[in-house]
Amino acid sequence: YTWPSPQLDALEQVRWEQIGLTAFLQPCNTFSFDPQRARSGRSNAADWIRTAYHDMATFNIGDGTGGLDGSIRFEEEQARAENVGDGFKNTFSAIGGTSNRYVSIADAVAVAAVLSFSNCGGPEIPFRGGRVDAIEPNAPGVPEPQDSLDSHISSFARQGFTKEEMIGLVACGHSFGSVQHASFPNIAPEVDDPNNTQSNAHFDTTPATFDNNIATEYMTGTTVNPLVVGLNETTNSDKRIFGSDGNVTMRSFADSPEVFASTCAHLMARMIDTVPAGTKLTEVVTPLPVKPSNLDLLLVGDKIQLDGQVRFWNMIEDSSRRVRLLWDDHNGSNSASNNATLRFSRVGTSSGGRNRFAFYSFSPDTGSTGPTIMALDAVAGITNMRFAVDSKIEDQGGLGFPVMDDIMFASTSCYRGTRTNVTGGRIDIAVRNDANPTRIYLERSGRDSTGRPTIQEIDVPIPKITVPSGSSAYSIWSYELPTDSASIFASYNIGAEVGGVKSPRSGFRRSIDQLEACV
Ligand code: HEM
Repeated sequence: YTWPSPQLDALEQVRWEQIGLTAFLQPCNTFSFDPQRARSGRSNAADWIRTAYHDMATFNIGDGTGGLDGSIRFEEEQARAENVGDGFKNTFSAIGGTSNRYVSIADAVAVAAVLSFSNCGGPEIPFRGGRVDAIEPNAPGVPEPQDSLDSHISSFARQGFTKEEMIGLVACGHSFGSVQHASFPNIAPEVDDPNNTQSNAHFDTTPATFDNNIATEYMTGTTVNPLVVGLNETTNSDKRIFGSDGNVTMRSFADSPEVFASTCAHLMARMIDTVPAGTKLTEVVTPLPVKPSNLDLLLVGDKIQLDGQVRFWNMIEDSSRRVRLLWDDHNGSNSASNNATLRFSRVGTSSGGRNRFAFYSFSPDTGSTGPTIMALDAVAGITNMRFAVDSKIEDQGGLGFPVMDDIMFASTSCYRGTRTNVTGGRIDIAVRNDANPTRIYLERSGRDSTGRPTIQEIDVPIPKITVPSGSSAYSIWSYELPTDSASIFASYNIGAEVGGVKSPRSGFRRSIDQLEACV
């Protein structure tokens, strides 16, 4: 895709930078919800994969209802016998901060499952976004171990999968995790093991990582899988499922780690893309090679402060590399006059170290005495960016990276009261003289009663007379904040309608008490 796309940019960041999620999978036997941590015998990764499956398993291909829509977050669904255990609750505690206006709760469930595989020795699973969150529980429909093989076959058929695909899905999922003693005391008896304090019966000898041991151990008869070699035949569902095609599928997995990995990548992608009928998923989200992020424009006097970073995928640190920002302005000037060397910021890593990416910040690299934030002449402004990595130009195949400088926050925004007792404030928005917006609004993020991310739009009144700014190119629209502290300290984005097109502008990440006092 082409930058900027607010939804794909956000999905791309969650999927590939994995902020806030990586830590739960480092190392992959991390378990965050027991004081014994990894020694409990459980893992976040296994919880996340099971959560995605149980959310999806309500799908009914006949009428298009159910599927991966975040409905497993509802207590009513978690209370069903088919969803025994606290793994779902744990999952939402862990990934709760991942959803936002562009990443639904269901997308967060899907991406968590994807990362459990990719970060823990498994394949990269193609990830799409755009799932729509349910507002109520789905009909029941998750298979249980005491059910018959026929019932499992028809249950997976209802979910949209053949018998062979059922074998694959169960083997891929059960490459992680275990049956818990707390949930199934008859299947997972109590054990006395300081490295498995919750007495979990693991599906294979490597329960925290992806590999084909689930299949090799099954084929060689050494398996410890409690749903294969459990004492009670009734609950040996993996045994019935794995053997249901004469072991053809399991043998192919045992014979080839590559076949197992690629089958799992394919089946898990289908699983997370099993969504209610009518849901329109995005394209597969791949990492952008060059990506501006956290772009933030602020009018300060007669200058535009341009803050942000640019991320280069597959790049490690190199002190001899020179990265420059080249930009076009409203005067038609371009890189010949408008360019600055950027400061190296940091290298990030994700997917268990498989991916590395370097950030350069928009603070110009002028040595310790120079300005730390890029300040552009506000009249000239900025319309488009390109980057030069040494002599190579990065401009999205000639398009450049467009920047909207028509509407932005102004540094004259201020608080009322005292810095320690803020009682209100005013948000000033700088509007470029030729912008002609029909509407400007502030966007405030929240959650509805079912936990779904919401955006509240708050209209900024059109000024009755023109209020000048510090720059001749901009005038000011102001919004007086309500006096409750939730409103005062909320973070706001600007949105605007210009020429019939409604779109977000940059965010306002400063807390109001960090500004000047209103005079
Ligand atoms: C007939 C189908 C299936 C049955 C009967 C079944 C049964 C079970 C049972 C009884 C547990 C133990 C849960 C607990 O103790 O809390 C479990 C765990 C698990 N299942 Fe399945 N399962 C099935 C299919 C799947 C599929 C398709 C996936 C994913 C693709 C999956 C992924 C998992 C994972 C990752 C765990 C481990 C959870 C943990 O360790 O916290 N299962 N399964």
